[in-house]
Amino acid sequence: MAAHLSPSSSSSSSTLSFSSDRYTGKCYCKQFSRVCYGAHSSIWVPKIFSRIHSRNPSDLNSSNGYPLNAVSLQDGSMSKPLAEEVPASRPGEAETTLSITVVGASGDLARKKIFPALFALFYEDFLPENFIVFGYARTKMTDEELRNMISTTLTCRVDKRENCADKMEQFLMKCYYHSGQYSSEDDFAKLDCKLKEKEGGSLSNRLFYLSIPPNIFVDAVKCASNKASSVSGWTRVIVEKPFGRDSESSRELTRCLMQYLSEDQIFRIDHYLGKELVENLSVLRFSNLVFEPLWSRNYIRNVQFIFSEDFGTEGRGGYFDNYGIIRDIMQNHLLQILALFAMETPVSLDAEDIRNEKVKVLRSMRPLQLEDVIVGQYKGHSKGGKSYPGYIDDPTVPKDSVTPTFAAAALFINNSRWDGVPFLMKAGKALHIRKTEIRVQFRHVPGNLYKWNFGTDLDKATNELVLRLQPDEAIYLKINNKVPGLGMRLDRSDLNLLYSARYRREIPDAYERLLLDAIGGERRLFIRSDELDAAWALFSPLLKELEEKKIAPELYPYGSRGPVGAYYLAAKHDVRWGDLAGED
Ligand SMILES: NC(=O)C1=CN([C@@H]2O[C@H](COP(=O)(O)OP(=O)(O)OC[C@H]3O[C@@H](n4cnc5c(N)ncnc54)[C@H](OP(=O)(O)O)[C@@H]3O)[C@@H](O)[C@H]2O)C=CC1
Ligand SMILES: O=C1O[C@H](COP(=O)(O)O)[C@@H](O)[C@H](O)[C@H]1O
Repeated sequence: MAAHLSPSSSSSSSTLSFSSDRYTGKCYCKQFSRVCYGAHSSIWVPKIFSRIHSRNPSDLNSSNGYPLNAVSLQDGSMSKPLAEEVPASRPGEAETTLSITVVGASGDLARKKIFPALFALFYEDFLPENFIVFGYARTKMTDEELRNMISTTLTCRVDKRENCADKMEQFLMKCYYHSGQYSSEDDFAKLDCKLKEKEGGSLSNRLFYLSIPPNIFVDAVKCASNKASSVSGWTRVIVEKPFGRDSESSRELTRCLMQYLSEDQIFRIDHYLGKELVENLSVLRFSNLVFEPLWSRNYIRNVQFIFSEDFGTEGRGGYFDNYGIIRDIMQNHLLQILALFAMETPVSLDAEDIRNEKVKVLRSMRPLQLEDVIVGQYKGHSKGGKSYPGYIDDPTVPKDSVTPTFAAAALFINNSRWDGVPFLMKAGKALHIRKTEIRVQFRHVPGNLYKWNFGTDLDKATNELVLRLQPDEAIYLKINNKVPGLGMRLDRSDLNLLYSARYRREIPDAYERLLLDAIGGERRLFIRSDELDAAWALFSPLLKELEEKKIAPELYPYGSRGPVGAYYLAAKHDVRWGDLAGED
């Protein structure tokens, strides 16, 4: 269903939720014909457009109810959010500059993900007219050197667009660099001067992206907040994971960050929440009658969240060894998806309503115990004349490391909807394939007239809904179907929605969506502190026990399907991993 909006509906009309505003149903359009197009409900209007170009920005509210131009930065050492301090008369958005500072600009994530995502937003006209991007890191670089560095990773979203080179040039000219220490207020004060100079006296909204190792998060936030906050607009900080190593350290990190920022200013990123299929999870469930009524223990036998990478920790062993796969993937990415999958219907699509439901479901879960989990670690392997290194062959990893690079876990939600349903997770590096999917295995049809077709194991012929997050995004449903012909033979077929066949649009990278949301003040896809707390509460006791007892991981060869322990864990709960059925 497409929203039919007139250009004049650009302030706050609350019409249809699909193709107007992507979350709340409000429609804000800068260029109606460009943005609210298409009969397909997947096209959305970025809130940032509305916020930046609306004629009457005071009509618009952010998801926390604050006016969009509300100032919420810390002024010097003050730690009070300044949401109330909205300027009485707000100048037009055209006089506002958006300044984005990528802290840790010389690093891997900045180069590979953040700058390309910013360029993609610029390329697709999602950034406001007045914006600047600053790279900040210790490495000495000129503006020109930063531009050269990032230009190698920029790509045009849709190939063969004519103006790509021009757009790149325009984008790069908006990128600047400032070298400084992460703990130096002087260096951030100098950054502030440069920002002010480029902002040219206009109002400014400032976004800091902390793309640095976690041990320097707080220093950088302190300096940025005290010396480089915006004095006329908002200041927000995107924080990358890891958010601590356990409940205690995570709470401590939050406590420290909140000395300088309010919760509203902190955008804890989990990039899996920005993935297209994760976005679609709620749409699929809540807008399709064929799914919503089935979403419970009455019809669902088990749910599986499977993350598999076909490469090891190459180059990131130093970081990884301190965290392991449970913290790297399960406690955040997979658990976030699980929470979205299993939550009750939120009151609305508003950020707080959704996050409230996620917290509830996380708090209804039983903390993991040792017997709910198996862990593995990849070892070196030779195949086809090529040899692949084991985890401990990485020079930055101790030879006696027992850090898991693979884990499988069975989780349970103790509420009336999900009582007794195993939610299985499996995550591993250096496996045979790169794939992330959600698999929902349904119960068998009671008294099935065709059961003689399935042999004795009825569970083999149950429906299975698969959401393949990557690669080749797809949603497919395994059904039993009559093989055409005069006989009565059934087979398992797929109702298949392969995105590349259905939609011509290229799927945006998760970081694009999340950056756009942070700019627009939309918090729905960011992790609130109580959510984080609830997530750690599930994993912390287990992690402590694994580490204290130095539980040895089961070794598996690089490029294999992982340790056999994962099969036994699933079997213990009467589950077969869907990705091992040999049909995919
Ligand atoms: N890379 C990835 O794929 C992902 C990364 N993340 C998270 O994003 C953040 C950034 O990741 P990534 O870019 O890989 O990190 P890097 O290790 O590349 O670090 C980023 C920058 O921080 C500075 N830095 C590195 N180590 C130190 C140190 N010990 N002390 C002070 N400064 C240091 C360096 O810049 P300089 O020396 O110039 O100051 C470096 O270029 C991390 O928190 C990471 O956990 C999250 C998901 C995926
Ligand atoms: O957060 C992380 O994610 C990546 C996988 O992200 P993807 O979007 O490429 O699937 C993972 O490789 C990394 O270890 C982890 O820190």
